[in-house]
This record gives sequence, structure tokens and C-alpha cells, in this order.
Amino acid sequence: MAIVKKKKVSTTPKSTPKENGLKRKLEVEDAQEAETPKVAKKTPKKKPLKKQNGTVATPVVEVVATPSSENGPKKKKKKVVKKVKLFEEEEKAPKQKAQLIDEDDDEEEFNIGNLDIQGDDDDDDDLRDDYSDDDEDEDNLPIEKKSAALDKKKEKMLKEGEEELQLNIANQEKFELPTVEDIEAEMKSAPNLEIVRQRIADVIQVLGDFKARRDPNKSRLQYVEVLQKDLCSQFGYNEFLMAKFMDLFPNGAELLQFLEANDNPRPVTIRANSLKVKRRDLAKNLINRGMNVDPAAEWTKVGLVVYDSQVPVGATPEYLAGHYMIQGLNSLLPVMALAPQPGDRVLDMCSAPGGKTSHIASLMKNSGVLFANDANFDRCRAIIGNLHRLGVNNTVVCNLGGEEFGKIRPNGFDRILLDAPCSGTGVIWKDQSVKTSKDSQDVQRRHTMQRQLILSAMDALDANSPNGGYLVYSTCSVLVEENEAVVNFLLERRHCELVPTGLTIGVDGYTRFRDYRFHSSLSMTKRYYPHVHNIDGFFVAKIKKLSNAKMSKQEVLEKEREKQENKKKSQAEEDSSDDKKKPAKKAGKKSKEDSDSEDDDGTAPFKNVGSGARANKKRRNQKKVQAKQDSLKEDDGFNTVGNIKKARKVKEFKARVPKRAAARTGAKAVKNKRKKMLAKQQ
Ligand SMILES: C[S@@+](CC[C@H](N)C(=O)[O-])C[C@H]1O[C@@H](n2cnc3c(N)ncnc32)[C@H](O)[C@@H]1O
Repeated sequence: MAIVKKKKVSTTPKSTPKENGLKRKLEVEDAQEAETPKVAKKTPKKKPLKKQNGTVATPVVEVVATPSSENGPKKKKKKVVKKVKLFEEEEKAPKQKAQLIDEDDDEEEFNIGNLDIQGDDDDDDDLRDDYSDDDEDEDNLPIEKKSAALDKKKEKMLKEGEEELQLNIANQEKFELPTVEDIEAEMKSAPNLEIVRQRIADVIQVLGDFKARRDPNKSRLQYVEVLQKDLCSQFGYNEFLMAKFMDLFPNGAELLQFLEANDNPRPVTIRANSLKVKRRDLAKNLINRGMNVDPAAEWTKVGLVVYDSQVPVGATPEYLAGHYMIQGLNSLLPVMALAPQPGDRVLDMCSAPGGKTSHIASLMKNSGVLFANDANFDRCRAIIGNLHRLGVNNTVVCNLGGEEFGKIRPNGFDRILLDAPCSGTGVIWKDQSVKTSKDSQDVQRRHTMQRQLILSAMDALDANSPNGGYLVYSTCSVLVEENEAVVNFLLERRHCELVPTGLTIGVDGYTRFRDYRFHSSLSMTKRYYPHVHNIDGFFVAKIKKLSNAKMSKQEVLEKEREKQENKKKSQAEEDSSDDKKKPAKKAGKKSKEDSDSEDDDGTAPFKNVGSGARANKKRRNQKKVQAKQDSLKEDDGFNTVGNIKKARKVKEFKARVPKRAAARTGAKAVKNKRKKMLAKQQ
């Protein structure tokens, strides 16, 4: 029986697509209307850039393969078009494989340049075996035979997968958790990262299904502690920051994705400077210069992603002429939220090196007046350089502490951008020192400065501005303390409210996080994560000033009281819902500090780490103390535990020796007594 040749074959480019006679396809907005650029001419078809829910597209390269004369197909020479995803591992692999989809049944084994597209040998064998077994179906069409073979293969794979899963589960059951001391000893010598990596996976698996997989002698807390230590040694963080991230991503798989994203660079992106050039024209020019660019995302009209470039992105004639600014896509978001209008009075309070400032100026069409401030004098030079290069001429650069603006220019601006100095926990890939340099004091310091800056910014805004009165607060931090907590503080101190950012991507900000309880409108703020949006970790909030009048102390106190009441209420609600859950889940003992927690749904494996767990513990202790005190009050005389007597004694003493009487034994009282006695004697 003739063996039907595989139609679906894989390719393995050993060198760059260009060397292999392959061309990357470049899609530029409205490129059809435009003059066809050199590189684009060689591509037969144009397909739009793949986008995933508004996130930045993973670089996708369209490969046009032309079979070489030596190794080409015997019957027909055909152009084969395929998109190859450039994954890092694939690049490192000795042979890259890309699947070629060929609509032609005549296709045979062939080589294209360095591409090995003979397909997967195993797959071939499988198919041949399947065909040779299939005597009954001799009359079937080749396509039917192949379909049957594929069905069989799929069945086999499923079976193998199931067996492997069972094996994994069996292995998992054997996983033994080392003690924290063992881990610490292991870390003193050079730890075997492979073992650590495996243990991380094992612990995450156990925490994901704690009831079924745990060692009954080990608490959840013990698992979490081991995991935290292992993650620190695997990814190089200090324990403080790792605990913060574990709080932020209670799901183990997501935490790993986040940590891995922090070790990988984001795509290189640029912003077309609309003061000088249109994005379409810029893209054409850059393509002609040997840069491989594409529109960066659906939500921006000025961003371009640079896949690769034969020239340094920061040294092209277009760059020097100010046609673009090299900027992370995240930095476009706060400016889009601010939406500055031509003619506005705008302040960029922390502006250096001026990326967002120049974007603001371009939206203002170089009109109105823009103040670009930064507290660091040297960094102000960078603002000036960039503004000159980009052709911005409506801007005053100043070098002040942002805290001053509320006093020196009260109610003086229509819009203010506060892109605050922060811990940089959203851009760890740029500065790996963040992994070990941050501690609680550092975060507290930032938090304090951010609160001062945001109050000053709000005071500098004009609530009566005809089309403004908006403040946008942003940071490149993912920590709640630097984001929602700062904005919530502002809401409690000034007459203002959160408004929608108008941004179409991002996840909603927290309204509650561990011990924090924020105003419900905090859900209008937006968060961005590298592993979700493929941009830097970021936070954006837009706030409208409602009145230029400052809040009186009385109002502040009133708000504070309101906040405390809300907090108590939500705690009571949580407690009562906890109590309701307990019997339903047969929680039993809740001790070893929640460690044996049975309310385990696998979604919050790290809930015993950090402040939340401590707060729960504190609350439980408070409850215990309260219960004890209540029992003391109800003491019927049979309770003769020592501390009861002690408590009574104190009470009795207080009752027997009133304060005034006790005071009479003091030095002053004795002096007075003597005076009186002397007076009597005289
Ligand atoms: C996140 S960067 C700003 C980045 C800038 N917005 C951009 O997009 O190019 C924070 C800036 O705040 C400045 N800064 C720090 N403390 C400040 C303060 N108290 N007042 C004003 N600026 C401050 C720093 O010098 C730094 O340049």
C-alpha cells in the first residue's frame, strides 16, 4: 500500500529567516494606500498582526518559504506561507520547527534552504503504522485513511497523557516536605536549582489541593514557608518582596508567571511624535531603514512595536529628528487617561526624562501651557533635551519638589499628571536590584512621599476649570501601598472623586486587599501586569476635584470615623460569613494558626503569609480575650483560676483606695499637711 506523504510538516530554521530566503511580513496601518515599502514588496500576502484581548502582540513573523532547487518537491514547486512564533527556546534549539500548512495534497518531503521540514519522524511512523494496520479500509480515500489514523493517534495520546497524569499523582503523593531549617542549610551551600524548581512545583500542587495532597503532620504555613524560601532562591528575591508578591498572586501558577515575566524584557516600543510625523509615515520610513515594526496594540494610535532592527533604535535619523520617543507602552496609558486638551494649563509634576511630558504636549498640539517639573536637577536636563528634539514649545521646565505646588500655585491647573516616584516593582526586568533592595521601610517612605505629592497635586488643581479639574495618578509599582492606598488617602482628605480612566485595557484596582478596606470607587482604577498585558507593571487612577475648598478638620475626623465604622462592619460581616462557613465545611480545629485550614478551595494557597494571616490571628486572639473577659464577668464563684483572683484584687484595691486619697500620700499633700499643722500650732 502506498504511504500517503504527510501534508503537515514541521520546519526548523537554523539561521535567521533572511538567510533562509524567508522574509518577515510587515503590516503597517493603511499600508495598502501607501507606497509599498521595499521589504513589504517581497511578501505575497498581508495579514493583520495577531492581538490578544488588546494586549501587546507577541512578535509573530510570517515566513514565506520557497523550496530550494536541490531539495524541493519533485512534482510542483509551491510557495508555502506560515506564521512562526518566535519563542526563545525555539531559537536556542539546534533545529527550529515550524508547522507548515499546505493545502496541496501532492506535497512531499522537501527542504527549504536550512529549514528541515521533513516533519516529526515519530509522527510519520505512527501514521505509517496506523495505515499498514488498516486493511479493511483499502477502498477509503487517502484523506479518510489519514483522518482515521489521526483519530487513532489522538486516542493514543490521550491514553498516554492519562497514564502520565496518574504517574504524576502517584509521585506527588510521595512528595516529602523538607523543614525550613533544611532549606536554609541547603541555601548555605549552592542549592541545586533543578531540585528547588521541582519542589516549587510540588508544593504549589499540594497547596492547590491541600486536603487531598498534604502530609497530615505538616501545616499549610509550613508548606508556604518552604515555598517562599524556594521562590526566593530560585528567582533571587528577598523574603519581604516575595511575601508581597505572594499576597498579590495567591494562585501559584500565576505567581510563577509573574516572576518569570519579571526576568524577561518587554517588547521594544516607540511612540510616533504626532507634532512631527504620522505613525503610518514613520513606520514606512523605519521599514525602509531595515527596522521591523508594527502597530503596537489596538488601543493606541501612536505606539509601534519594534521586532528587530538592523540599526540602533535610539540612533536613527528619524530618532534624532524627533519623529519618535522610545517608550514603554504602559507610559502611554496615564497620558491617555489625562486627555489634555489644546489650550489647557497642565502640570506634569514628576516629569523627567520627559516621555509623558512630550506626549502631553503633542495632544495639546503645542498650545496652552505645560509645566514639566522634576525635583532632580540633572534629570531636568534630560527633559530639556527631549523636548527640544521632539519640537515641543509650549513647556516650562522647572526644578521644584512637587510638594511645593499646592502652596505656590493653588488651584492653578486644569489637569495634572502625577507619575509618582515609586519602588519600581512593575519594572523589575529593567532593574533587577529591586529584587533585593526593597524592604518595608522603603515602601513606607515611598508611601509617605506619594501621599504628600498627591495632596499637593490636588491642591494645585482648579476645581472650577471649565473642562478640567482632573488629576491622573500613576506608578510603575504593583504594590497596593503605593497605589490604591495612596488614592484612598486622598479621597479621605480632599473634596474629590474617582472617575473612569477611559482606558480599555487593564484589570480593576482593589477595593479590599488583605487588611486594607478602600472606597468602593477604587475599582475604577486600573492595574497592569507584565504576565497579563505584556507591558510593564503599572497603575493608573483618574480623580476629579469637586471643590477648591479644603476639608475642615471636623470633616476629616468625620471621614475617619466613617472609615472605622465601615471597617468594623465589613470585619463583622467577614467574621459572620466565616462562622457560617465553618460548620458547613466541618472546619474543626482552626489552629496551628489557620494552618490546617479546611476552607481550602485551592484558590488562595498563600493566605497564611503576611499581614492578612497576622490580622486574622490577631482578630481571633481578640475574640478569645473578649470571651475570657465575658466569662470573668459571668463568674459564678466556682471559677477559681489565678488570674480571676488577680483581676478582683486590682478592682478591690482601686475601690478601697480612691485616687484623691492616694494623692494625699504624695509629697505635695504631705507638704500641705505640714503647712496646715504649723499654721494650727501658731
Ligand atoms: C517615575 S519617574 C517619572 C517618569 C516620567 N514621568 C516620564 O514618563 O518620563 C519619577 C520622577 O520623580 C522625580 N521625583 C522624585 N521625587 C520628587 C519630588 N518630591 N517632586 C518632584 N519630582 C520628584 C524623580 O526625579 C523622577 O524623575
